[in-house]
Amino acid sequence: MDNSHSQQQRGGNQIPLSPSQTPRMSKKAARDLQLVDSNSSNGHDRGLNIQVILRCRPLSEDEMSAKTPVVIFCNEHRREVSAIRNISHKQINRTFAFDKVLGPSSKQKDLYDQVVSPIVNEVLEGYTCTIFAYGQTGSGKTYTMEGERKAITMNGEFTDDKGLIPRSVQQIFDTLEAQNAEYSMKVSFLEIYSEEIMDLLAVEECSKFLDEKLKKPITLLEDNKGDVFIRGLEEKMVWTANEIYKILEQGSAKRHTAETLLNKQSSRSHVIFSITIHIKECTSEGKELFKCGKLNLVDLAGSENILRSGAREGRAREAGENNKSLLTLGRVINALVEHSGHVPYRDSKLTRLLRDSLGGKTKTCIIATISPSIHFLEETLSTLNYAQRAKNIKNRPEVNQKMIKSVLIKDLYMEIDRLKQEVYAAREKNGIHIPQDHYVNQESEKKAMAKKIACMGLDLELKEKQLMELQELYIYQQKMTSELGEKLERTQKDFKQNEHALLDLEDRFGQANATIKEKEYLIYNLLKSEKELIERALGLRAELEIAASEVSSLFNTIECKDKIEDRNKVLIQSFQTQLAQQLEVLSKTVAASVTQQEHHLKLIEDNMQSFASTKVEATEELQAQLTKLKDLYGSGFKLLDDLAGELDKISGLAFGNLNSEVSRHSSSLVELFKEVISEADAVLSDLQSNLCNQVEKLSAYGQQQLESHSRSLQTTQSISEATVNFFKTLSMHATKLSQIVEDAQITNDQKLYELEKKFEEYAATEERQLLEKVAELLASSNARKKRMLQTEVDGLRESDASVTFKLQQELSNVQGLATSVKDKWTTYMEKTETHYLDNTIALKNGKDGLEDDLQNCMSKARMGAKQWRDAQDSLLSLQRNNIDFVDSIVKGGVEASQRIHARLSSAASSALEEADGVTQSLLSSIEYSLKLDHDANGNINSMIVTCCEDMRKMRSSHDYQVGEIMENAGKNLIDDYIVHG
Ligand SMILES: Nc1ncnc2c1ncn2[C@@H]1O[C@H](COP(=O)(O)OP(=O)(O)OP(=O)(O)O)[C@@H](O)[C@H]1O
Repeated sequence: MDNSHSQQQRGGNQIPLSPSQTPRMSKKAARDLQLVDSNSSNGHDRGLNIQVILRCRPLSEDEMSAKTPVVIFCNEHRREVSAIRNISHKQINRTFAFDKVLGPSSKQKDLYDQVVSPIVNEVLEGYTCTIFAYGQTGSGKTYTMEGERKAITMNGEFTDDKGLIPRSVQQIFDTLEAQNAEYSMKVSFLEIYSEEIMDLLAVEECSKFLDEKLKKPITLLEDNKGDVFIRGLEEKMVWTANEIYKILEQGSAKRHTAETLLNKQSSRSHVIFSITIHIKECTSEGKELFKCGKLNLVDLAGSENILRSGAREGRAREAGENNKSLLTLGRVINALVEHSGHVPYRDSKLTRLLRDSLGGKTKTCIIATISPSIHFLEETLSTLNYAQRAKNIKNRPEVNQKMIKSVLIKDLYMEIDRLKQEVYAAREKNGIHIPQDHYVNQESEKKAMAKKIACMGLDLELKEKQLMELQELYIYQQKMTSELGEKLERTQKDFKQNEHALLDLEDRFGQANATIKEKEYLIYNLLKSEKELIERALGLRAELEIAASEVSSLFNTIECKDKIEDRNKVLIQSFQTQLAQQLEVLSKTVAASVTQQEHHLKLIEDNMQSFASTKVEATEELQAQLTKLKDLYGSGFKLLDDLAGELDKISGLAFGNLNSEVSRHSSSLVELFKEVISEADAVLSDLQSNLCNQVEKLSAYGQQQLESHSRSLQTTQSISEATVNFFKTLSMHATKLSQIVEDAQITNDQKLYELEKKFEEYAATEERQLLEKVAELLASSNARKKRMLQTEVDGLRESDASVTFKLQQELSNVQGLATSVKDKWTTYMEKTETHYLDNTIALKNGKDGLEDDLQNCMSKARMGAKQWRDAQDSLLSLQRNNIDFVDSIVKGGVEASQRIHARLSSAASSALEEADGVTQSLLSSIEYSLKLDHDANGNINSMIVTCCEDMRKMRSSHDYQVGEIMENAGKNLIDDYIVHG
C-alpha cells in the first residue's frame, strides 16, 4: 500500500552507487572493460525524430468568467491543432500537426499513459530519455511535470492531478519491484537561473548565511574529450519513491523560497530533475551485468519574450541570461533541423547539459504546452512554430553500455578513496583542504575562469553599452508610446466627432447615391456617345495623320526642290564667279595680246620708220654722191672744155688746117660727150626716178603698213569691245538668271508660307468644325484639302515650269549670244587674218618691187660704168685714129698736146679714180641699202610670222576658252535643269 515502505523492504536488492556516477562515467570505464552488449544491433540506432507532444490547457476559472475567447482548437484524433482568429483587419487560420495532441479536456493520466509511460519503460531498458516541457508562463508546464500542488493528499497519496514526475517514479519502482530486480537509483535536482547552476538538493550548512548558502552554486566542466560533467552536484541515492517525493518537495520548497525573495523566479528558471537507475542482470553464463537508464525531466522557463516578462534594469540581465538559454535552445534546434555544420551547444549551460538529448544518443520528447486564450495567441503561435521545427530533429538513441560487477566495484572504490582523501585533508588542517590533484585542477580551472571572467568583463562592458543604448531606445520608445497614447486619445475624440459627421454623411451618401445613379445613367449615355465620338475622332485622326503625312511628304518634296534650287543658285553663283574669273583672265589675255600687238606694230613702225629714214638717208647720200659725181663730171667737162679751148687756141694758132679737123673732131667729141652726158643723164635720171619711185613705194608701203596695222588695231579694238560687250551681256544674263532664281525662290517661299498658314488655318477650322459636324464635313474637308493641295501643287508646278522655261530661254539666249559672239569673233579673226595676209602680200610685192628697182638701179649703174668705159675706149680709139693723122699736123703741138694729154690723162685718171671711188661708194651704198631692205624684210617677215602666230594662238586659245566656258556653262545649266525637271 505504501510504495516507499515496500521499497525500503527491498533495500537489500539495491546497488549503492557513487553520487557522481553517471552513464557518461560508465562509458568511460567501459573502455577499459569488456563490452558486454552492443546496442547497435537492436535497430534503435537509426535516426529517430524527436517526439513532440502538444498539450493545450483548459481556460482558467478567471478566463472563463471573463469570457475570454478561445482561439486554439485541438483535434486529438487527427493530431492537429488549429489557431483561428477572425478580426475584420486580420485573419489567422493556421494548423499544426504533432506526434500527439492533447486537448484541454485531456487528463494527466492520458498524457502519462500515452506518452511518458513508454519512455519510462525505455529508461528501464537502459536508455537515457529526456522529457522537455516547453511553453509560455502559465501554459501548464509545471502542472504537466509536477502536477497540482495539492496533488498529494494528507495521507501522502496523490490525486489524479499529479504530474508525470511522480507518476514516472511510481512506475519505475513498480516495474522494478515487479521484476524483483536488484537496482540502485540516484536523483539530482538542479536549477539554471541566470546561467548559473543551483543544486536544489544541497544541504543547508549554516542558517546564518541562508541567503548565500540557500542554493549551492556548482560548476559545469568539460573533460579532455569534451564530455560535460557537473562538479559538486549532489546526487542522492534513493531507495523508495517517497524519498524522491520528499526530495522533490524540498527542491520545490527551495525554489519557492527563492521565488519569494526573487519575485516569481520559477517562470524564468530552467529545472532539471534526473533519475539514474542501475539494474543488475545475470547472463546465461552467470556473469553479473549492470544496465544503466536515465530519465531527465526538464521544466523550461517561460518562452515569452523578455519585454513581455517585465524584466527591467537589474533583472534585465537575468531575463537575458534565461532567454539566452532558450534562444540557444532554439538555435540548436534550428541548426540540427537545417543540418548546419556548427551546433551552438556551448553557448548556454542548458544546451551544454542536454547536448546528448538534442541530436545525440538520447530518446527525447518535447511537450509543448499552450493556452487556448486569445490573449496569448501570439506566444501560442510562437510555441507552435518552435515545436514544429523541433519535430525535425533526429536523434540516434543507444542503450547505455552494461558494466560487469567487478568494474563497477573498482570504480566505486576509487571514488571512495577520493572522498576519503578529501575527508582526511579536511580533518588534518583547518579551513578548506582538498587533495593535490584537485587543487591543481581547480587552479587551472581558476585561471581559465579568470580569463573567461576578463572576456566576460569586456563582453559585459559591451553589453552595458548596448544596454544603455537599448535603455535610451526604450525611453525614446516610451516617449513615443506616451505621445502615441495622447494621439490615440485625440484620435478617439476625433473619432467620436467624426461618427456624428459620418451619420450626416451617410444621409448625404444616400441622397448622393440616388443622384449618382441618375448621373451614372447620364454618364453611361454620355460615355456611349463619347465612345462613338472617340471612334469617329480616331478615324478622323487617322485620316488627318494620313493627310499630315502627305503634307509632310509634300513639304519634303518642296524642301528637296528648295535644296535643288539652292544648289542651282550656288552653281550659278559659282559659274558666275568662275565665268567672271575666266573672263577676267580672257580680258587680261586680250589686253596683253593687244598690248603685245601694239608693241609689235610699234616695233614694226619704228623699224619701218628707221628703215625709211635710213633709206632716205641712203638715198640722200646717193643723191649727194650723184650730185658730187655730176659736179665732178661737170668740173671734168669744164676742165676738158678748158683744155679743148686751149687746144683750139694752140691748134688755131699752130695748125690752121687742122682747125676744121679739130673742130670736126671736137664737135664730134662734143657730140659724143653730149650723147654720153645725155645717156648718163638719162641713166642717172632713170636711176633717180627709180630711186624716187622706190622711195615713193616705200613710203606707200609704210603708209599701207600703217593703214593695215591701224586697221588690225581697229579690228582688235572692236574685237575687244565685242568681247567686253559679250561678257557684259553674259554677266547681265547671269544676274538676270540669279534674279529669276531668287524671285522664284521668294515666290516659292511665299507660296509655301501661305500654304502652311492656309493649312494651319484650315486644320484649325477643320478641327473646330469637325468637332461640331464631324461626319458631314469630313468628305468636303478632305476634298477641299485635296483641291487646295492640288491647286497649290499645280501652282508650284506651273511656277516651276515657268521658271524652268525662263531659265531655258535665258540659257538659249546665252547660247545664241555665245554662238553669235563666236561667229563674230571668227569673222573678225578671219578678217584680221585676211588683212594680215593682204599686208603680207603687199609687203612682199613692195619688197619684190624694191628688189627689182634696186636690181634695175644696179644694172643701170653697171650700164653707166660700161658706157663710161665705152666712151673711154671710143676716146682712146679716136685718139689713136687721129694720132697719125694729127701727128704731123700737131707735131709742134705734140709737146703741148702731150702736156695737155698728160694733164688730160692725169685729170682723166683722177676723174676716173674719183668716179671709181664714187661708183664704189655708190655700189656699197646700194648694197647697204639692199642689205637694209633685206634685213627690214626679214624683220618684217619674222614680225609678221610672230604676229600671225600670236594671233593664231590667241584666236585658238580664245576660241578654246570661250568655247570651253560656254560649253561648261551650257552643260552645267542643262544638267541642272535636267535634274530640276
Ligand atoms: N491541463 C491543465 N488542466 C487543468 N489546469 C491546468 C492545466 N494546465 C495548467 N493548469 C493550471 O494553470 C495554472 C498555471 O499552470 P502552471 O503553473 O503549471 O504554468 P507554468 O507554465 O508552469 O507557469 P510558470 O512558467 O510560471 O511556472 C495552474 O493553476 C494550473 O492548475
